[in-house]
Amino acid sequence: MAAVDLRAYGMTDAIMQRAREASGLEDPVVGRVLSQAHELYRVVGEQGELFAEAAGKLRHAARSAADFPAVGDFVLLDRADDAGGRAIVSQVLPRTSAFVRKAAGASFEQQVVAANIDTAFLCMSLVGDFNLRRLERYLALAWEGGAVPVVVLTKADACESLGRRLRAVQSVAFGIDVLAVSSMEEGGCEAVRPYLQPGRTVALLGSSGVGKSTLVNRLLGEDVLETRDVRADGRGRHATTRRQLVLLPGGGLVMDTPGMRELGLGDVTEGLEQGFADVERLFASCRFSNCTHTSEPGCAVYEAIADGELSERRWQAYRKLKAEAAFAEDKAGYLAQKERKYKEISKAVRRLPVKR
Ligand SMILES: Nc1nc2c(ncn2[C@@H]2O[C@H](COP(=O)(O)OP(=O)(O)OP(=O)(O)O)[C@@H](O)[C@H]2O)c(=O)[nH]1
Ligand SMILES: [Zn+2]
Repeated sequence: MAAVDLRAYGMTDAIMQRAREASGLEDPVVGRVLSQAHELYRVVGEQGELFAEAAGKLRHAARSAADFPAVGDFVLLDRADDAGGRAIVSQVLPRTSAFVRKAAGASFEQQVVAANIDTAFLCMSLVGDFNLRRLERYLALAWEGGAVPVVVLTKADACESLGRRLRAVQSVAFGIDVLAVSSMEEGGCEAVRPYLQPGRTVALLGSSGVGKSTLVNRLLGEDVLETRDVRADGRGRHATTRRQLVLLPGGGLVMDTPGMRELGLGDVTEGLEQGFADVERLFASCRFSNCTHTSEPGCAVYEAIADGELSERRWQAYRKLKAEAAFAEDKAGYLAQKERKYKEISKAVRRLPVKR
């Protein structure tokens, strides 16, 4: 008898089928990663929660951090409980969506922050943190990751210009639901309820201190996640040290993620197209097919700006994001070139006669 119905945790027939194919077993042991601390994973399986670590084979085969289990992943396990020792994760099942960020530090490694998300709550505070350009980046990343974005504006209780800010957000997030919530008022978070459906996973993404953990605690009706008070300067400090996937009492899963302080862009080209669909649609109408949208006659971008159809600010935001993405690409190429050069040099050095 199963103690846990994994369907509540997002398990589907399709995932089970993939698990059978990957394991070659009719009845494989499958679990979903709830949290991670260094190399230790808390996983929920049919027999309850257990601790697990990645198999040596998985570690050796991993080409980047993205190949390791991440919160939200469905994984194949070697056992159903950890009474006799930690379970071993032999495989990460294919992800339906993944929110990726550049790992902290100088490396260009991609790190999966949240896997198998249905809906991405892009959280932004209506006070202090409010920044439309950042929201545009989040939108691009959410589209790229394969999750449906919903903009969640937090701390509505502390905002005096709610109407104006809502309109400003709607102008960059067309076709996307925009909600305003307050964790400080009774019933202030009801707007998010319709998105919390049994077996569906919602990830909360946003800067540190915008109130993600507080929102999850309100939805849970108890303080499961640790929250901390913002610094005196109102900027918020890095309060989340671990990410967590939690099952809500009424069904539905929410995933808290660490504040994206070091949000890298990585390859956002695809996300860019969807996040700025209105801008890129214009390109087809430029007189010249190779228009650079800088000074050419018949440029549809400039006509749209002149007509007030596209705001100058939005166009600049698009260019800025595009330039950063190009730089990220160049930088990766630059590093690869350096590595080749280094290898050539070290080979040449090894061929040198050794002095005695
Ligand atoms: N006025 C007001 N303050 C809020 C609200 N929600 C959260 N806060 C405060 O904002 C601060 C940060 O909240 P957290 O929930 O810890 O923020 P977080 O987004 O989880 O931050 P990280 O864990 O660092 O990613 C705390 O002092 C909360 O009390 C709200 O709706 N209104
Ligand atoms: Zn043009």
